[in-house]
Amino acid sequence: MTSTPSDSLPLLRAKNLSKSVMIGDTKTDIIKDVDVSIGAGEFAVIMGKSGSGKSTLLGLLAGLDYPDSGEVWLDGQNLTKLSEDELAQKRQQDMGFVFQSFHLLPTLTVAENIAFPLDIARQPDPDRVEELLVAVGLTHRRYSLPHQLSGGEQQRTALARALVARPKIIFADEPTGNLDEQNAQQVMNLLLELQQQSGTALVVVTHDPALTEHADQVITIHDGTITN
Ligand SMILES: Nc1ncnc2c1ncn2[C@@H]1O[C@H](COP(=O)(O)OP(=O)(O)OP(=O)(O)O)[C@@H](O)[C@H]1O
Repeated sequence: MTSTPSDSLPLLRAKNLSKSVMIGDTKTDIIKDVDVSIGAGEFAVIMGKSGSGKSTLLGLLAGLDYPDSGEVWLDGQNLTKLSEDELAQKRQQDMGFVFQSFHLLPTLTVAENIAFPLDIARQPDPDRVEELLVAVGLTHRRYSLPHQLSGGEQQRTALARALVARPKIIFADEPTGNLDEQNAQQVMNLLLELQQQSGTALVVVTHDPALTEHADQVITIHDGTITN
C-alpha cells in the first residue's frame, strides 16, 4: 500500500500550547509554548514534579480545557476550534479517560458503569461490556455498586469503561495514585496489556519512574516547559 502524507501524521499533535491562570492578581503562565506529538497506538508518559503542569497539559491535550494559544490536532481535527458541545462529542467518540479518583457513577453497577459510554452514544453493546468485564476480571462483581468495591476493583471498572467504546486514545491522570503498591502494579499492568491488545494510544501522567521503561515516549515537564 502506498502511503500518503496524511498516513504519516501523528494521531495527536499539539503545537505552541500556552496556558495561563490568574493567581491572585498575577497572570501566571503554567504551560509555556509546548509541542507534543503522539502516534497511533503509542504509549506516552508525562512526568514532572508536583505543580509542574502535568495535569494542565493532559487537560489541554484531551480537549478538557482550551489553551490561550496554540493548537491541538486529533486525527486531523483541530480541537481548539471546536465548541464545547463538539468537543464533548469528540471526547465521547475518540477518547477514554481514567482519573486518580476513579470517577465512577455511584448509583450504577459495575456493568452499568462500563456500559455508560456506549449507552450515552446510543450504541448499547452487551457483548462488548461482557468482554471488558472478563478482561478486567470483574464478572463476579457485575451487580456491585462502586462503594462496595475495593480501590483496585473501582479502577479496573474505570479501565473497562475507558476502553469499551474503542477509543483512539486514552488519557490517564495518575491512575494508580489512590492505590496501594500491589493494586497499583496490577492496575497499571492491566492498563498496558489492554492498551497493547486494543492498539489504542495511551497518555499517562505519573510520578512513577518505573513506568518510563515501558513507554514509547517520555515527556518531562518542568515549570510548564518540556525539558526532554
Ligand atoms: N485553575 C487554576 N487556578 C490557579 N492555579 C492553577 C490552576 N490550575 C493549575 N494551577 C496551578 O498551575 C500549576 C500546575 O498545575 P498542575 O495541576 O497542572 O500540576 P501537576 O504537575 O499536575 O501537579 P501534581 O503532580 O501535584 O498533580 C500549579 O502551580 C497549580 O497550582
